[in-house]
Amino acid sequence: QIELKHGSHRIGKRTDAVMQKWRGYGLGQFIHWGLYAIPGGEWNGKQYNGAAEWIRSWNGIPKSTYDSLIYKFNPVNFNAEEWAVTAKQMGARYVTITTKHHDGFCLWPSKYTRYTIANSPWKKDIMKPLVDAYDKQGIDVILYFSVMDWNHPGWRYDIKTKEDSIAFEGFKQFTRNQLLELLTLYPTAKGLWFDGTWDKSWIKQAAFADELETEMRKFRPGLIIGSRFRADENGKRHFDSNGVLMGDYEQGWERKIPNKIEDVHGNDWDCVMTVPENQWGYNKAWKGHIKTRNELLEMTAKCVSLGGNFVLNFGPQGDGAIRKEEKQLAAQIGDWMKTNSEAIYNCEYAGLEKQDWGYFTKKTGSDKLYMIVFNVPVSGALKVKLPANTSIGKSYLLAQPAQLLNAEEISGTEYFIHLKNTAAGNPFVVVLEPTAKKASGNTYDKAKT
Ligand SMILES: COc1ccc([C@@H]2N[C@@H](C)[C@@H](O)[C@H]2O)cc1
Repeated sequence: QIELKHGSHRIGKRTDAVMQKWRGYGLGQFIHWGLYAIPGGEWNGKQYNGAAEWIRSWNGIPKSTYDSLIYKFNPVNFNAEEWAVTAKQMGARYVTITTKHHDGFCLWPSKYTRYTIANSPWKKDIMKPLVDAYDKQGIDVILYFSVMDWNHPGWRYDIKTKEDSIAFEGFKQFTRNQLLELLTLYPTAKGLWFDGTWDKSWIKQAAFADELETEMRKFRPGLIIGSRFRADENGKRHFDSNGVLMGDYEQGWERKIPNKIEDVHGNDWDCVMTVPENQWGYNKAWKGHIKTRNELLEMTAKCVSLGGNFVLNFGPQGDGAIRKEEKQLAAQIGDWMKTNSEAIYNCEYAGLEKQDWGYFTKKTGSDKLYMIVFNVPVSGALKVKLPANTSIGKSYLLAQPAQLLNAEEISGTEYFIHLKNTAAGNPFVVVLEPTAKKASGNTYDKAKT
């Protein structure tokens, strides 16, 4: 145990109601929107190979030319209601929205910089209509905020000189001012999703960031802040020098999903995922592999089966419309969630051995188990291993609860759930209602070897 002043201030999961609700969300939406949506990954007919929201860092565009995009931001097709309804149709229970990405452009009329929506042709606050529209759909809002801010004169990647230090002090106050401003303007926001916190300049601010986190939590009791916000005094990020998670949930699962329960170290976590390989902001040319509905459903099931949430990214166009491919995916996912969301919402890690047919989830606060099936075996028999003192009371398709399935005991703790129909074209859910096991005669001796 290393003595730490600015390490984690909590061991284990938060147990309050706000975090318990967050834990049960299951499926979320990420929105990346800003000036980068105007070029959409292309400039003067040339395509930028990186992620579209990073196009400013491309030496194919003079920085000042990119920064002048503020004078072109006029999203005439922006409709907050439409975005929120799309998320509702998908079955998202929370949304994380970029208030300010690395380019420093603020989607709210911040008092602390001119580089905001207020000085664009659009003029009006974007965040307020969005927060209100998502609140109206019953979808909780988390505010994404990039500490790294390429527009602010005080930003530094590292603090090397006296001048750096003086400039960065101003930048730190600016950052604090903006965060308290966001919490004041959008009081229904449930949390802050920090990004752009990996550079040495910010890592060196362990004390400042720790005090700021404490101040924000006091300002907004219940506020949810992930592990990416701050480093401890030894520069350790996400996990402090004693290996304890910083913040309320692990924020390291970006475009990747844990494989086994040990990978999540007993913490809350969410995975944020792009539809293409690596595009958060709108990119005209969706090159490479575009994930399908079934892939995204499997990612959702896998995340929930390991105790996390899956957050799918949408990158609205520069005119404010959501691209048709994302709308289609939202509708396809939502169509599946309409029948099967009981196996996703307020579910958790079931503690059972993973089987090839798919993923187990367990309803929080109940013994009810769900089998989310993606791979039907040629035998039509789904293997289930239960703890010794448990057997299967009832099993049935979530979509046809009246039709009981035959659960055959094949050894003390193993069962086969026999499917009637093995030609499933879609992922489906089998419900298991376990019961205490009656001591049954057929206990087979273990082979002597
Ligand atoms: C390789 O370094 C980065 C840095 C920032 C990111 C940002 N985090 C995602 C949530 C997006 O905002 C992306 O721009 C991704 C990769």
